[in-house]
Amino acid sequence: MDPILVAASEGNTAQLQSILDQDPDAIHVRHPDTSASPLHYAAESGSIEAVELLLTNGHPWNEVTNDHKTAAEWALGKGHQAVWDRLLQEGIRVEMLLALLGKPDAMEYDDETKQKLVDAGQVDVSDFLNKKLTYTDGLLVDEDGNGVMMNWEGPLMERHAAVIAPTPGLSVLNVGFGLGLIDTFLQDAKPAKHTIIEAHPDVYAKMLADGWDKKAGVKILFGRWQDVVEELEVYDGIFFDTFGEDYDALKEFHELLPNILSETGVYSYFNGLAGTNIFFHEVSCAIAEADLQDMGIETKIEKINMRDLGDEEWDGVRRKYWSLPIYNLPVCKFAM
Ligand SMILES: C[S@@+](CC[C@H](N)C(=O)[O-])C[C@H]1O[C@@H](n2cnc3c(N)ncnc32)[C@H](O)[C@@H]1O
Repeated sequence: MDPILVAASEGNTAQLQSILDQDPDAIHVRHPDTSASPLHYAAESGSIEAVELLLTNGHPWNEVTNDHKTAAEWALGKGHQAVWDRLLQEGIRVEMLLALLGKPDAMEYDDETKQKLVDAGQVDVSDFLNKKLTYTDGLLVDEDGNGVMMNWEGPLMERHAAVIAPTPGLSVLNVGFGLGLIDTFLQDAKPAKHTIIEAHPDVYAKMLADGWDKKAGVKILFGRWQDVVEELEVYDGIFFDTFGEDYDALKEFHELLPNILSETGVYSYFNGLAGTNIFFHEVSCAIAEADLQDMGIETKIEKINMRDLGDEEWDGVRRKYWSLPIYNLPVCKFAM
């Protein structure tokens, strides 16, 4: 193995420093078979000092191996919670700094990492609104086979609905109809007003075919939420779950909340942020929480145990977008 990987795996900071003093580019050495980085080995060794030294010398915090594992996961795999915590803190710090500096996308990866994510099935969903959608039993997919909404999310939608509409007679807003799961649960809660924003023409056609425009209290705003902002009112409960949009879009929606969520209202969103990697998920959740906090909104997380979805659940779907054992359901309210 390359000397820097050996030194990192031994947590040998003196040796690491000496190698980097002689050749600063050694920070870029990766294991030829797995792409594991010096940070992976240092994290696995449990040496905070070695991790710190590598970060100080410019090692990225978010490198992944060929099987998409981060250094933090290698640390946790060996029970090194303190190393996990340190890397989590670093991820949050770097991503917030990038966001402050106006760098694109809070989770921007280098080209090689991006390719690994594409190989892992994460695909380009731009141009989503021009793609034909198909409803099959309990599934909404686009023409490339990307799952837009899946039935396994039903229990989550039931809980999200209960959180934003705990009593009858409220005024609620849902952004993104999909399979209409949350809207069906919201109807059960008998809201006085139930507004739904939906952008895709095929989904809108299905809503009309199923008579959603005739249901009590329902108002459909057909268009991208970005384009119907002027028509929004103030709501007691708001839920957001679109498709093909990145964190910047979610953040942009969050910035509307002070104008559209009532003082005592509850907001929640589908928390699929980096839903296939526990470490990136935790970094993303912390950033979303901090961004909401900036607007005076407090987030409490309800932890929901997920059943193992198994491969058959993803039959006919190209991109597995969730694989974590716990779902962090956000319950957001203005701080009193
Ligand atoms: C994941 S599905 C929503 C599923 C829904 N929560 C349910 O319970 O069935 C996402 C929906 O958001 C819609 N959508 C995507 N981008 C949108 C946007 N910018 N504005 C409004 N709707 C959008 C999609 O067409 C799709 O119907």
